[in-house]
Amino acid sequence: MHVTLSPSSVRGTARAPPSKSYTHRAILAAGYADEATVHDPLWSADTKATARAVEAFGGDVLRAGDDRLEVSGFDGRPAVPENVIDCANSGTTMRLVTATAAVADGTTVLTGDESLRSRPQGPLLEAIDDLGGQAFSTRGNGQAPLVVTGPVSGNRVSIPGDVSSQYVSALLMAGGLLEDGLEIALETELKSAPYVDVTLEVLEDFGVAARHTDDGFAVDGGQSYQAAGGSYHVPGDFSSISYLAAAGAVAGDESVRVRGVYPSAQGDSAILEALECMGADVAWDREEGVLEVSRSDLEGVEVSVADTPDLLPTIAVLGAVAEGDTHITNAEHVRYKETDRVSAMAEELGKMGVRTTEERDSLTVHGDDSSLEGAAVDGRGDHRIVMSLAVAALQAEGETRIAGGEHVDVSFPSFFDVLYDLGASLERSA
Ligand SMILES: O=C(O)C1=C[C@@H](OP(=O)(O)O)[C@@H](O)[C@H](O)C1
Ligand SMILES: C=C(OP(=O)(O)O)C(=O)O
Repeated sequence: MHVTLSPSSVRGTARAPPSKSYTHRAILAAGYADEATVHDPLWSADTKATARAVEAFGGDVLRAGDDRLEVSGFDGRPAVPENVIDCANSGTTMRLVTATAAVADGTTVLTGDESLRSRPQGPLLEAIDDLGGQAFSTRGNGQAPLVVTGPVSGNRVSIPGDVSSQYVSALLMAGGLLEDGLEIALETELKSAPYVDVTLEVLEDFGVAARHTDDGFAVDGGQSYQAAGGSYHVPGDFSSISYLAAAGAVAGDESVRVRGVYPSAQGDSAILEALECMGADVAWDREEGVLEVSRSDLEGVEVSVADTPDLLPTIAVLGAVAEGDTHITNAEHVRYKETDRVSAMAEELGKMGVRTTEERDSLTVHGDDSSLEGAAVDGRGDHRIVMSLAVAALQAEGETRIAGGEHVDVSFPSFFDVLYDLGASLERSA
């Protein structure tokens, strides 16, 4: 699907979509449990992949209306899947579920789409080997398809933290089922660290004891998952909120209000600080869960995305609109996503007349030298590239045509409907 956008101003109220990260974890935690109801889940291409995986291990995920999943779990004993698990485009699914496979008594095969089959899984495979399981990439390159044989039995493992935090989240979630639990020592500094805090929060909500340690994380053994009152509620998604907030900052005529914006462990709430540092007009009522952002003159800033890789495309677009340079640092791990998002944003914004300087670990957007012009751009099959380019299009001169608009179904399926309702002028075509 192509989406063609014309310069527009936006205003009005939208609802924050539910968090993808919390939904993945809640579905899998409910799978590890006997049963649980997940309220307000994100039902998107990626979270459906996790639901299918839970079913492959012997659970059942029933969609009981738009706002509820009834999950019958496999109660800590994943069955050996009858077929290959297709994780589609979802890195979170592949990492979380590879660790589930490591506690099953037998062999699981996992694969995904072309993008997912190019992403790094090697450190997690090695950790499973070190714990006495067998895990390998069929191509021997640390990428899916993966073959994982469990059960693992060790109780201490070390892993790098600078490729993906999802390895740690995966091992923590599975580790509670092991007899002796699991200590995870980090071999490097941890990138995307707040996502592990999201995992710890969900574990706590499902009654599983886990914690930070001096050199990493630990989870006690022999635990069972149980949600308090049998229910779990998913909060709003700050990565998705970032596009709505950015739309308000670059094109918010009166203002853009987002409802359902409550504090949680999500690092991507840092988008609000970044916006404020750039000079945007941001008001967040944490009690009421209402965020309000309106158009202002933005100035370039330096922002580290060490903790918040998914914000890079949004911040790059804000930098294109801002005066001066926006220097996005600690960004190497942003290259290991659905696409290499550092290069993708440099190249696609380049088509729109934006000058950038790309280094291995950083992206600088030269706002002063840029005049944002409409262009034919490619979403690279990556939901976040598509959504951030759509925000850029609101401010660009002339029409912007984005290829691959359908990929928003990965994390924010109603994105273009919401943007349209806020006043964006857009048309979808084949
Ligand atoms: O655990 C999670 O839910 C996620 C962790 C992050 O990945 P990395 O830890 O691989 O950086 C993030 O980019 C991804 O969108 C979601
Ligand atoms: C990188 C992302 O997700 P995942 O790792 O689950 O594919 C994302 O949503 O931006």
